[in-house]
Amino acid sequence: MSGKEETVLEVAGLRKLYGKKQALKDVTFSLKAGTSFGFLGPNGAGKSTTMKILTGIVKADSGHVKLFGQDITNDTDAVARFVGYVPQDITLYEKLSAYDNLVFFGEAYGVRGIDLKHRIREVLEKTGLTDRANDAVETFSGGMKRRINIAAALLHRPKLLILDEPTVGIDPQSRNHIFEMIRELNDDGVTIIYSTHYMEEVEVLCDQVAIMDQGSVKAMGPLGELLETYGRKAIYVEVAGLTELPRLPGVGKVSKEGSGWVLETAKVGEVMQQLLQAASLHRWDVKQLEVVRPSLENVFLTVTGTALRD
Ligand SMILES: Nc1ncnc2c1ncn2[C@@H]1O[C@H](COP(=O)(O)OP(=O)(O)OP(=O)(O)O)[C@@H](O)[C@H]1O
Repeated sequence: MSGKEETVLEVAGLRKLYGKKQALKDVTFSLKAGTSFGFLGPNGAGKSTTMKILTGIVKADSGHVKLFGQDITNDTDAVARFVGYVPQDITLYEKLSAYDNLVFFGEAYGVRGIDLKHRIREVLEKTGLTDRANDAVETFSGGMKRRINIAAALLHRPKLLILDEPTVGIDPQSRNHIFEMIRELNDDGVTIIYSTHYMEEVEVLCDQVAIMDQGSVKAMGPLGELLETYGRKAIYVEVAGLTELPRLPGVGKVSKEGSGWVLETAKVGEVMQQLLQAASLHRWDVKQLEVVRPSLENVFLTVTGTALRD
């Protein structure tokens, strides 16, 4: 297992044009070993293009990618050795069995003989598909195909696993299985890059997050730090029969939500005190009074100025 402080990946100044379309403007980040890194952004933000550059499938117009200190711009050997890539589009041989697909991908990754047999058994177990190993992939659900797709990327024991929106259009059971698998791999020291446009996936899976929009990384850091820096700090209050809330010092925007109000404030403690005093003074029948937990949703809104669309 790699040491926590080891830098696995360094990405600097990636730019990419497709014709006149600027897919990437300037993507820069680095990852320490053992990180679970979430790439969050709407469709078209540039996530897939970034992943494809990291795996050497697409060439950047400028910038560089270093994997374990080796520049992969002109040498993709390190990618083949250290990286497992699960592309957005599932690529499997439908007529072949799951087992034979894994033999094909394992050999392509340079795993052979008894080691390959061993690994196939392990990854089938990990993906929960041991009992379907001999069935043709064409009989599988979308979620099962995705799991085989992930299994194929694990055969050569990659140190970095890159998954591009792996849960789009799959059943909840496979989704949970994939999450569990990713957590286990990460616990075993595999560094994860996970791209998605589902905020709740990043919240449960990732300890580091990059928010991507329109070809740039708009904010990046540990999840807790992003929530602290960009998340809305607010209080929700609901009082029976109250039609108007008095203005309180230290409160910014006030918005009606459900039967109550959300009061945005940087001074949560002070405003809470004032609300309690007002409640006692005016004999309010308080139904609910609570601090609103910052969410990635409002981080995204603060950072990009737009809501994250599905
Ligand atoms: N091969 C291509 N030719 C032309 N334009 C492309 C190509 N691939 C991507 N683009 C464009 O580049 C931009 C970034 O696309 P990219 O696929 O990297 O985004 P994404 O965040 O992964 O979104 P998605 O989830 O839809 O794949 C988009 O505007 C897309 O239309």
